Amino acid sequence: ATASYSGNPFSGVQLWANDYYSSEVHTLAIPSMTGTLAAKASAVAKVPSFQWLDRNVTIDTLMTRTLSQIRAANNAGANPPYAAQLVVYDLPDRDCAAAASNGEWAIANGGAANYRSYIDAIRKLIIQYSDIRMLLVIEPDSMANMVTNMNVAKCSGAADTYHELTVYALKQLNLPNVAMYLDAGHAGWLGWPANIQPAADMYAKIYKDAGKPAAVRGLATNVANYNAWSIASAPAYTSPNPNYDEKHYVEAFSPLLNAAGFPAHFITDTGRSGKQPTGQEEWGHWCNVKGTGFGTRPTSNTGHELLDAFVWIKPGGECDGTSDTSAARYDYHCGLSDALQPAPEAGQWFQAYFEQLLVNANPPF
Ligand SMILES: O=[N+]([O-])c1ccc(O[C@@H]2O[C@H](CO)[C@@H](O[C@@H]3O[C@H](CO)[C@@H](O[C@@H]4O[C@H](CO)[C@@H](O)[C@H](O)[C@H]4O)[C@H](O)[C@H]3O)[C@H](O)[C@H]2O)cc1
Ligand SMILES: [Mg+2]
Repeated sequence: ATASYSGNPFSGVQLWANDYYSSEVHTLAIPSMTGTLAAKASAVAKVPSFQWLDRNVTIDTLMTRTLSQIRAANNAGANPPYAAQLVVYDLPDRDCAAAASNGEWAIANGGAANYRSYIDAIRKLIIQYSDIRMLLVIEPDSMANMVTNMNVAKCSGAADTYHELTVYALKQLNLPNVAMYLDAGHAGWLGWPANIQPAADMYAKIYKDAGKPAAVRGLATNVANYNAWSIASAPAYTSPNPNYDEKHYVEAFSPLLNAAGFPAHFITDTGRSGKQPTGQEEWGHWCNVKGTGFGTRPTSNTGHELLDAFVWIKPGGECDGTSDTSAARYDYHCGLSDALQPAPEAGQWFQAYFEQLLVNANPPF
């Protein structure tokens, strides 16, 4: 049967814990750990985080493998059936305001054509596995940069392509077993009063340019960031932003999006938001931030009408960027005093960071 749905796409499914993250924990983390921390680590491996399709090759490897495993589990009688959680993340000139997560394709070198075939390949697999519900986050750090970083040459240069390719992706992935959430930065990014209206206008325009696809459910917030969903008092570094947590951001954003013709629902990344306030010296510091912890476990029981689920999108323990100043992808944010160092390349396993998250986990493991 087609894994179609109405309403909250996180209802009526179990979330799949992919074996890529599990193998990172079991082969890279646990062998260097002892006692209770090692036991806690194996519990983390069971938490269902999103799997990032951050290179074209991951479609034929990670995505295909995960979908066949989910199909087998569902055919063996999983009830509720498992759903896949995937991040589409391979735009040409990716991460245009930073250096740490630069991707494999450049606009100047045929990147747009490559990206279209990447999206086409994802579409093909989604159709082949129409029995599995696909919960997708679309392109972290792309459209958010279009709101606040048009002064960055690489971002203004990518603007038209980002828009065109995002619309392409929303149209191509508009399928009955799909729910898409566009990345929308976080409270400390687009949640600033100066940014939130332009952001609403931009996301609504994309939604309309793509023909208001049924599969576009809304926006994902706090991806790879550290903000609380709801906190009693504003951390000092959030001042003077009235939207000092993701709940304020979502509640301020929703009416603006509705007014602009985009009735968005939300998911919020709580994978690294368990300890508040964080060790951030400034809210704009995003790289390998000290003093953070694993946060609220993934669930659709959010208690909030606008929030479909708390989710773990950035897999905790995978690095945000290298601290090696001589590296091609070195970004100065990863060398700041509130960034844990030494750090490997973005996406690589960062054991000290994993242990930091584990020790600070809330709820604890
Ligand atoms: O006092 N005031 O009134 C006032 C008013 C306006 C102010 O200006 C705002 O200041 C904010 C910072 O407070 C800026 O937000 C930062 O923008 C960066 C991109 O430029 C983001 O970086 C990304 O983070 C991603 C992970 O989240 C990484 O994956 C990605 O690689 C990385 O590039 C930071 O998160 C995000 O916190 C806003 O743009 C800016 O408009 C500030 C004060
Ligand atoms: Mg990043």
